[in-house]
Amino acid sequence: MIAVENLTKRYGDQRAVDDVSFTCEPGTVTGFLGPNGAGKSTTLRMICGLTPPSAGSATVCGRPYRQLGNPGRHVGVLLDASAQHAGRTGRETLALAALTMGLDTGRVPERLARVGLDATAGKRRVRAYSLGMRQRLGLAYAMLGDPAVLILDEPANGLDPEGIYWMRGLLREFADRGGTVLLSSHLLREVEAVADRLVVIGKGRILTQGDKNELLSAAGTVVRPTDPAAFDAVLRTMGLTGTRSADGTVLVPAEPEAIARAAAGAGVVLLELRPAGAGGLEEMFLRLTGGAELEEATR
Ligand SMILES: Nc1ncnc2c1ncn2[C@@H]1O[C@H](COP(=O)(O)OP(=O)(O)OP(=O)(O)O)[C@@H](O)[C@H]1O
Repeated sequence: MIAVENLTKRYGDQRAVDDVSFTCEPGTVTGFLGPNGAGKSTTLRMICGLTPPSAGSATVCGRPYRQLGNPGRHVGVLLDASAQHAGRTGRETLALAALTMGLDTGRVPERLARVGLDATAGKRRVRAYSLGMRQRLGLAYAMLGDPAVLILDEPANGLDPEGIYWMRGLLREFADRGGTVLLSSHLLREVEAVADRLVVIGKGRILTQGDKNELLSAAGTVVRPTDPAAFDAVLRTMGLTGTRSADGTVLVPAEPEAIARAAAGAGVVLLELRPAGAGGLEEMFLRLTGGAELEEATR
């Protein structure tokens, strides 16, 4: 439903997006992850025909976005929650969008309620909305035309934990009914719970992408050896390097069984041996996207 092929955007000498390719399939949520400035928004803007690419192409529902007739009926887009006219009420915002798309404005109150905005909130002007309320209105706007595809840039910004939980449920349900979701975030934890696939970008380039569970299982094994020096020697014989944590565990890029066998063969006792899972994925994300300056991403 979304196909991005070798997309590149240059600003002067800088490559904001550099040869990015990925696809998004029906029934899936794709998390587009990367630190601030990685090129996520620029990529999404190119997909939506708002920024012309320097090279490459993107299609949604088989066509370049700009060639879609009545695009809101095919693709729901939320790129900037604060882009709505501040002087209009929430209800007016959706009613105008409905008219533009040739839809009955009668659906507006129910659509507002669906995103947690009651009648009172619907009558307030957008300038009085919190960022979280704007995100909710933006989601209602994106979903108004019952599109098959949703493209959302950092939709969790401004939502409280309960709001983030709610949004995950909404997007999961949308995908489970056959919809296609592409959502960006700079926080792995925000998308990990809802995404089926992950595309990780850093400095404009794709660093890794794939099925979330496969990435999780490839995230390595956490090992707690009784004798760290002897265990290092075991890793050397395996041609591996571990990453030691302050808690005495070592993250090893290998399957638990291979590590257990090698350690047993060398007579090294292990107190803990488990798939790194989400923690390992987080380590991988931080390592791939540049480490220390990204402490924020683990919050
Ligand atoms: N119109 C522009 N002119 C010049 N440089 C730009 C422009 N838009 C984006 N950039 C640069 O391109 C790079 C990627 O920016 P982009 O906004 O796509 O990143 P991002 O991953 O979405 O980050 P953020 O979460 O901070 O928005 C940044 O270095 C940014 O400064």
